[in-house]
Amino acid sequence: MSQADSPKEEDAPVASLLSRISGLSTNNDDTPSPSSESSSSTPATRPKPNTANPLFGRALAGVKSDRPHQASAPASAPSASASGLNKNVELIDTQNKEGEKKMSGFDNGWGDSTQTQNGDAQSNGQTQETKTDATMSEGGLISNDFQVEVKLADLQADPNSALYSAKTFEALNLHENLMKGIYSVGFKKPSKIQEVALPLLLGSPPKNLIGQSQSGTGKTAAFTLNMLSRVDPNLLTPQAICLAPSRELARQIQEVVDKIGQFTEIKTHLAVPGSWTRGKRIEKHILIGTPGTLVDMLSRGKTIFDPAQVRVFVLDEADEMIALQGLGDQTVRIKKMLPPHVQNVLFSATFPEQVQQFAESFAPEANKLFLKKEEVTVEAIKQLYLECDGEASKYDALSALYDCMSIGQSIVFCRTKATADQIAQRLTSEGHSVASLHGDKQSNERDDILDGFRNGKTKVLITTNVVARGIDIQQVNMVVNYDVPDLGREGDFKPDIETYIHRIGRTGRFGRKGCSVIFVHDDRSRDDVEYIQQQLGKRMRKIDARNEDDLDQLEKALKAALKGPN
Ligand SMILES: Nc1ncnc2c1ncn2[C@@H]1O[C@H](COP(=O)(O)OP(=O)(O)OP(=O)(O)O)[C@@H](O)[C@H]1O
Repeated sequence: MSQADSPKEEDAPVASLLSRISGLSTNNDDTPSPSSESSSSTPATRPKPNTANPLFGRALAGVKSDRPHQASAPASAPSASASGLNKNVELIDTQNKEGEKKMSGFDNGWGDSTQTQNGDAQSNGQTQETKTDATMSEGGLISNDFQVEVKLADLQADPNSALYSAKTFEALNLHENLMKGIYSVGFKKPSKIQEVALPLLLGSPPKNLIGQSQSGTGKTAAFTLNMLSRVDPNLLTPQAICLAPSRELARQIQEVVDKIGQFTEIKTHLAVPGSWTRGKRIEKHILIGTPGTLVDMLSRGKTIFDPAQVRVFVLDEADEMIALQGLGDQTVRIKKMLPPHVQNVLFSATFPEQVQQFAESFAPEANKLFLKKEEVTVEAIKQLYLECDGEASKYDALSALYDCMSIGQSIVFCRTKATADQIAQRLTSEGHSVASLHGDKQSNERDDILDGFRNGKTKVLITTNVVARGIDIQQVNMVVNYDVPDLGREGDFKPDIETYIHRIGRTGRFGRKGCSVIFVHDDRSRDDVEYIQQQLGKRMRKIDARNEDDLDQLEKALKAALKGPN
């Protein structure tokens, strides 16, 4: 495919793009009718198949004839369901404004809208209710009067959900081999970000894209499908590069690309320390790795691969990848070594304002999909805080939570590697089964530890920010912030909202529920948690690890969260 002509043509007028951006947003003021929602999210220009790519143009009709069975949800949701959910959303906001006191007895994240004041039994008329005999204690943490069985198809039919799509994958003009890949991994309908971003990504000529969508909403598949669509399988050299901030995330992305691309001839290479040999060329189509390794490879000229053939450059967790301090320098160096007409694709769940501007200069004339500030966190993640009597008693609180943490799987985030190790050792010496993971461990050990957690051998992972972003393990139903995430040095402390959002986003993935607990042990952490709540516009509920009722309620909520949508 010739990339010589850089993308000058605008695919869509600004107004249309803006409406698409708001299509990503939950509208709390008005309930959009299903028809207006679907029209606002329809791109002004249907993407043209990339005819230069051998993957395209081969019998798109074949995609249709191969079409597996469709999700039962209708493309447009019944308005009753939509208005039910909207009421619920409004109520949450009211509660947030009125403060924590009035939140007592109200639950905002577990599908138990039986507790809402408007008397709606359900937010979604299509879900099934199963009466359980659990009761709610006075001012209790979580209501279990009704255990709601949530269906993913229902969530995806709800225009207010980040998982909603008016379209099917078939409507996205993907190659038949990619459609087979999508169905083989069990995806039935695209999520909102997939539906909106893919036509923009696949348009011709290629345009840059900056895409923001909540944690766990399927950004990986969106950029994966773009990479797989754009590389030429007949050209055995890297044509797409995807960078991530950690080896763990790079490995995970490679697995997704390999799975979705399993019916193509496209091959991937993991570009992390120790995964390549000096002087040996890489003859694979897609490189997925960390910036340091790519800098190393590229600093050897064309010996390892010819950067001139690269046509797509993806940054997952882009706000971190381009942040001035840290990985940004390396990412910028890599970009400078790639052809000027490369398609830059930046995705993240967070794009703080100061980074947005830099992202726009990194990816000029990009199509942009940004969330409103209040939409950034996932509603299905129940956010709690736990008061401890000083730093020393944090460990006791954690130990008291262990039974809850091992109901499903949990990740405990600490500020330092030393704390992670100390906690892990103490819990292990008390007979608990935990693992610790951080950047001081050897690469192989890191891989084994995460694999052990991923396949359920380990239930509790004690870690640092190394796995705060991107890691996707569906059974994780609890995240503990043992230390408040912070920016900067001691004394120059500021809570790190973005890291908090990514940490809690390790649970509540793609329609699942989850629970996060942040520890508060002194005035400063109390202020920080207050600041996080203000910034996110959401109140957290307080729990007490010494209170049996609170622990019971938490346990029930975590058990319910394990079920996930079906
Ligand atoms: N269309 C779909 N249908 C069903 N499941 C999906 C679909 N798209 C993605 N998923 C699943 O959703 C989960 C979360 O996806 P993914 O890891 O891409 O989220 P993300 O948006 O990149 O999150 P984060 O911001 O935390 O990196 C994965 O397990 C993935 O397999």
